[in-house]
Amino acid sequence: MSEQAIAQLIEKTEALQTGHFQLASGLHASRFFRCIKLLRYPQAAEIIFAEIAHRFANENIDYVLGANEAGSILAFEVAKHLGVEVAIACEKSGTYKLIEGFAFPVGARVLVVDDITTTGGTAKQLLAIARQASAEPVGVGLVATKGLFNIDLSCRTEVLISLQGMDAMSPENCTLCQQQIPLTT
Ligand SMILES: O=P(O)(O)OC[C@H]1O[C@H](OP(=O)(O)OP(=O)(O)O)[C@H](O)[C@@H]1O
Ligand SMILES: O=C(O)c1cc(=O)[nH]c(=O)[nH]1
Repeated sequence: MSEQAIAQLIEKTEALQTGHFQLASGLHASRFFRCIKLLRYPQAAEIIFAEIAHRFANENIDYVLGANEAGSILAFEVAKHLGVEVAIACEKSGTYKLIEGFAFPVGARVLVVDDITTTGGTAKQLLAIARQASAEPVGVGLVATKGLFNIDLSCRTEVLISLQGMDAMSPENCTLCQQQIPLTT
């Protein structure tokens, strides 16, 4: 499956938005990838689930770990493709933890999936969850990257599409704040 096919899907589902956004990292941006828009169409999104699973098909994955809205859906669907278990984490006060009921056995091979990385902070926390459980983080599968930072996740990282024209600004240097444009809700 080509980047072009994914770009078409993103365009068709209006998942790429323009406005004034506050990101998970606290940075501000004028462009935002809202993956949940794309995931409204499970049959169309199937090409994304299948492609992430395909890229890690030879890695003997035992668990697929995701977090938050889009990440949980991705993890569930990619795990179904790989025929393995899923694990879901959620964030409380800035720290990600596995939701009660999910756990990794020692040595389990874990694939982390997420919709997008900006700073890589979320993906790093999810990888750390696996390490803390003495599991083995094998890779990270991402639908998209903003391509703004040089992020080293220290394991195999597969990105389906590198989005063009993305930005990320500290609130102090945010040109949209300077124009007093309200945050998009
Ligand atoms: O690379 P980073 O700087 O960590 O940013 C990327 C993360 O931020 C977003 O999650 P968010 O916390 O907004 O939750 P969401 O998936 O529910 O939107 C996004 O889904 C990634 O998980
Ligand atoms: O950095 C983020 O929080 C972020 C950026 C983006 O484009 N989309 C998203 O869901 N989160």
